[in-house]
Amino acid sequence: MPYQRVLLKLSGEALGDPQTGHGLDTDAVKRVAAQVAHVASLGVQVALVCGGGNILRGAQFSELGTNRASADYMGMLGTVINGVALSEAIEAAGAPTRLMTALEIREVAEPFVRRRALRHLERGRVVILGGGTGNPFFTTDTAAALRASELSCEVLLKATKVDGVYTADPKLDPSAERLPRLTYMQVLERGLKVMDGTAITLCMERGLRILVFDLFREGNIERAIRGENLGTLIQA
Ligand SMILES: Nc1ncnc2c1ncn2[C@@H]1O[C@H](COP(=O)(O)OP(=O)(O)OP(=O)(O)O)[C@@H](O)[C@H]1O
Ligand SMILES: O=c1ccn([C@@H]2O[C@H](COP(=O)(O)O)[C@@H](O)[C@H]2O)c(=O)[nH]1
Repeated sequence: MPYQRVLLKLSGEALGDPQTGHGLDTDAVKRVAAQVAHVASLGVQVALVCGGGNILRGAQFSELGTNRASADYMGMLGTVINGVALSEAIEAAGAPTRLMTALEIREVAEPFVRRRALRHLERGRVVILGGGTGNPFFTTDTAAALRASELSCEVLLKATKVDGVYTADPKLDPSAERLPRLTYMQVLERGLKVMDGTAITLCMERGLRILVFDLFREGNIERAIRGENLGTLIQA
């Protein structure tokens, strides 16, 4: 196995209704959880960050009049809801988990403490990191880059709704072409929006490679961890 410890970033929308991406769809959560539990059973240490796009995105919600920072805290709480759902579903699929949050909600989850998270990983628990970075004006992509750096993960696996990075957003431009390999600088200079610039910059500074791939294709998380050729690899 090329990777011993990975940071898996899941799109929140992938847990939602298959048509709209909203809310939590039990079957979607179960399908994702089964893939995660399977790779954990192979002995790979998995730290997991889940987005919150199925519940609320702060930037969009604030356009309706709510203060942006408050809207972002709502978004972060959404990621905790996803974290609880994933924790239950991954355990039902056979892998032990711990949910740790950047915002303290002690009745629900452990607060994130780096050394405790490392210990959980070493003991084979899937560590689900909720609440993003704990700060407004950031995203869960940046949280994934931050936690991957702190926890010495070897790769950031961005499992999402598209099968890689395209020349333009493929959901908006059907003529967009997939780019199998990119450097961090190319992503930034070409303004490719699959991840936010803060996350890319942090990965570039830490030399942390990123693989962007399609979460909906069954078995793709394992393929990514086995180092198979899929999606888009972003590195120096
Ligand atoms: N150049 C591009 N190549 C690929 N995807 C792109 C590009 N530009 C924009 N996108 C969009 O980026 C999105 C991938 O990010 P994603 O939706 O997973 O965000 P997230 O914040 O990680 O998750 P979520 O918001 O669902 O919780 C896709 O929906 C895709 O349409
Ligand atoms: O560090 C963070 C992470 C997230 N947020 C807020 O949560 C939502 C959902 O996360 P996505 O990355 O968009 O899936 C995000 O839109 C922010 O509003 C945050 O404030 N800080």
